[in-house]
Amino acid sequence: MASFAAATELSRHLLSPASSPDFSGTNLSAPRSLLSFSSSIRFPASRLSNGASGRSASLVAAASTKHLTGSLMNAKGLRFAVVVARFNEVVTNFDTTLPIVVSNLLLEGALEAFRRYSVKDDDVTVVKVPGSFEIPVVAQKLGKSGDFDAILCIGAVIRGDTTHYDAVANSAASGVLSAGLSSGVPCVFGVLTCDDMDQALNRAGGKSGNKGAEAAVTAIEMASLFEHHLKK
Ligand SMILES: Nc1c(NC[C@H](O)[C@H](O)[C@H](O)CO)[nH]c(=O)[nH]c1=O
Ligand SMILES: CC(=O)[C@@H](O)COP(=O)(O)O
Repeated sequence: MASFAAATELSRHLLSPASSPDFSGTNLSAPRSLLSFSSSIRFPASRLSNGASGRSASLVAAASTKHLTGSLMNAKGLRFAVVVARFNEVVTNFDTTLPIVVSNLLLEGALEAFRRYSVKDDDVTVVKVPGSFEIPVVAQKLGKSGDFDAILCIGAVIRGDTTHYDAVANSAASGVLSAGLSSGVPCVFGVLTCDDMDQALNRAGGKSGNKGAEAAVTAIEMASLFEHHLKK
């Protein structure tokens, strides 16, 4: 598995027109796993800038590539805001055929995931808004406050009879994206966009998992990436 990931990364690097790797020597300090993987593949000499053999070139490229990834293992101290839309909470409360509340299930999943990765309750602030359309403006404000390392946005948009669904779903998605871009703080999209309530329930702790929890894990990884690798 690790070899496959390394092969993918290395071939992407070698085949990219923009890359100009230095193939001038062989770096034998590469980790053993990379060395053994590298020696098992060949690239045609025509792809290499100085005609070096495929074997030595791949050794150097693998050893010098930097990989920056957020970690889920040191989330302690990272601060998160969760912006939750109440919209389908209200709808389900009035519908006696539905025993549960979608938005809250997503929120519970998220809060549980934060705890599982050692984020303290004190480091999480939950902000409720009426609907998913209202999420982006609040996410942007919280991002710009400087008080949080990532903003997790949670909601459930469920298709009705009119085109209103498309307006709300698209606005929420593009709004959360631009909140992240304009604030410089990762804003994670945990808004369900579903054709019906069944799809939503399946994704709020049902047979398709809990998307609130998944989005919380994404928020931790992004917060960690920014905190540990992308800080000025
Ligand atoms: N239909 C859904 C909405 N609609 C409400 C909007 O989000 C918004 O609150 C209203 O248009 C006022 O600006 N919101 C959801 O989160 N989910 C829906 O399915
Ligand atoms: C996505 C929504 O806002 C939804 O409640 C609208 O339903 P409808 O299209 O039937 O008005």
